Amino acid sequence: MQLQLSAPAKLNLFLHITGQREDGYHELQTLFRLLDYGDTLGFTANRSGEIRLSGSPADIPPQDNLVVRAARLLQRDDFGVDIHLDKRIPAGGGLGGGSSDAATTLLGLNHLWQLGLSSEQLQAIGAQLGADIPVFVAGHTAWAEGIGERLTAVELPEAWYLIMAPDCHVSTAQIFSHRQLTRNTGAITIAAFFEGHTRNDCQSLVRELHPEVDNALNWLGNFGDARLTGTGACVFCEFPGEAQARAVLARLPQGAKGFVARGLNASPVIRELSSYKH
Ligand SMILES: C[C@](O)(CO)[C@H](O)COP(=O)(O)OP(=O)(O)OC[C@H]1O[C@@H](n2ccc(N)nc2=O)[C@H](O)[C@@H]1O
Ligand SMILES: Nc1ncnc2c1ncn2[C@@H]1O[C@H](COP(=O)(O)OP(=O)(O)OP(=O)(O)O)[C@@H](O)[C@H]1O
Repeated sequence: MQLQLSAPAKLNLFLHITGQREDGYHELQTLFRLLDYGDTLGFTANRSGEIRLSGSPADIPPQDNLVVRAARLLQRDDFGVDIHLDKRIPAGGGLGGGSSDAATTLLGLNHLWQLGLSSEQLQAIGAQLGADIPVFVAGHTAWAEGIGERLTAVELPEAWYLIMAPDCHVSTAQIFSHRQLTRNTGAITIAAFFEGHTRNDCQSLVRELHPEVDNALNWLGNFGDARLTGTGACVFCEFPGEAQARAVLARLPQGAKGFVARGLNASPVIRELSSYKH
């Protein structure tokens, strides 16, 4: 049996750090916006007892790939699978690429191996691997609290985003362990988000450490409210329509990388899975 499934990227429309737990993890508030831009994964089930991955980026040994690590968490008996990953989301960009690949793997294998696990059970399994995985399993644009796993689905109006991918890698662990990071932002309500009272608490530190991110924010800031997503390195600006976003994309400085994506409320992977069920 075969499955072909999407793994959408996300943006953090804002990111507030409201505290730190005893285990070092940070408590945050964020709005995860899903995008119609992402990776694709193909799954072919077998009874080899082996999890084989092709298409893993050259700098990630397959056994370290979150796809394989997620599959191992569900594997039992002689269940096996061949997975092909078609990667488009820039790695380490704050777009949740690895997390989304892992979530799609959990959803896909639950279906292929007929495990019968609920979305909540898969979200809890995903949370063991990464704080960003549960939202992709839940499959909806969401307000998130806790370490990112306490989710409330949110419907946002149509919006388009220009995303720039500066040519540098930002380490999430380094940013979260930096002594200069703001960790005491007061908790806000969803209503305050809609009134626009938000920011990304990692942004000033990341632009100080990475001049490439600073340059991208300065350039994109000419066209609107430019922000960092997650801990970066990608930055984005929202536009009401596709034409406005594409007009700015056409003006990207030479050598700069970027793309335009539409915001989604529902993840394509949930729709794709339900079509396989019929
Ligand atoms: C910054 C965000 O992308 C916002 O969506 C996420 O919070 C990060 O999620 P992620 O990449 O799935 O993060 P993980 O792989 O779980 O953790 C990476 C590193 O960030 C730190 N980390 C992560 C999430 C969090 N709420 N507090 C943290 O302190 C962890 O200590 C770890 O060292
Ligand atoms: N399938 C995968 N795709 C991308 N990165 C992966 C994958 N599996 C493991 N990784 C590792 O995870 C790290 C983070 O990748 P990812 O693309 O999820 O970062 P990110 O976009 O910053 O995510 P987040 O917003 O969740 O912090 C990479 O540096 C890479 O070494």
